[in-house]
Amino acid sequence: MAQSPVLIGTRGSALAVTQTTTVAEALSGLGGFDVELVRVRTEGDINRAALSQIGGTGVFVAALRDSLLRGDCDVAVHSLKDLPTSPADGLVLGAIPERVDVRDVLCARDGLTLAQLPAGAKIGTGSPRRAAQLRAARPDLEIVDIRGNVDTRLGRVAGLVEGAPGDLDAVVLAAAGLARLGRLNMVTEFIDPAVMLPAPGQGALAVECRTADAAEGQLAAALAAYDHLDSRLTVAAERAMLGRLEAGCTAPVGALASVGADGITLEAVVCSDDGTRLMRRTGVVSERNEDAARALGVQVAEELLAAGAAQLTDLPAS
Ligand SMILES: NCc1[nH]cc(CCC(=O)O)c1CC(=O)O
Repeated sequence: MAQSPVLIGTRGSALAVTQTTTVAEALSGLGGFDVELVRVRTEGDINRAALSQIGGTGVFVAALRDSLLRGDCDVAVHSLKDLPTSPADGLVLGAIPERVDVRDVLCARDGLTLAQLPAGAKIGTGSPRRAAQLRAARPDLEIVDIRGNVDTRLGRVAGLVEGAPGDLDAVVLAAAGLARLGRLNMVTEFIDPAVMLPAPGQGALAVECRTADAAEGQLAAALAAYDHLDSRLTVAAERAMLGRLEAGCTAPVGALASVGADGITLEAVVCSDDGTRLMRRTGVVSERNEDAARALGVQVAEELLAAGAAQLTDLPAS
């Protein structure tokens, strides 16, 4: 008897469908079952207001989670950096696939790099984290608040996309999104994390499922095989840091962890909203497991708070 397919929930954007298709094919190959995509519209897709206005945490996620809990899908695929740090009742991160390029990138007119942009150049981003780190690196640039999907943003850069108006000199995007869409040819600079720390979880995907389905069965086995340990550890450290700061994905907070021979290293930054002050801290832990990764995240967050990070931007004080 043919089994019913595993239903994979996704947002409807080109980026979401591309990344969900990758996950669906991988799980199907590992588990030997059929899969079917289920498109879900989220608050973040419907509401065009600035992300910082509609609150940020979870706007792309809540409808997908409801759909999982109702049984309208069995697995939901999220961009990990859009996922709130607090866990959802009844759901778990069944797999974190291998992370791709974590960096932010510049897509500028005429092949320009950040250092080559002329004073007063207009650079578009909707992210307070990117805006603050841009202001710190180049206080002479004009930051323009933009949003919309990847193609809309690229179209704002003069001469970059044929037929698009192009009122800006450059935009900043995530390398991961452009790579998944096959648009890395638009990149004029991969920004060094020493200049701009990415969002916690950037470049990673989260495959969420109901808790019971992660415990046993064909789907659980496929998810366990698909999970990538080093990616899980880096993301655990970055998200624990963000969670301890009680900051959401729109706060001016960056983080980047790596796993090496010495254990897990975490670099983090909290910026003042105007980008005049950046507070950076690094921590290391020698064990390589998820509890140690989380403890590292909490420790780095507490060092930042002790140094006054909550006074830089809108974070709770303790
Ligand atoms: N907040 C939007 C968002 N969520 C995930 C990505 C793609 C990068 C990723 O998967 O980390 C993007 C676009 C961007 O930041 O340029």
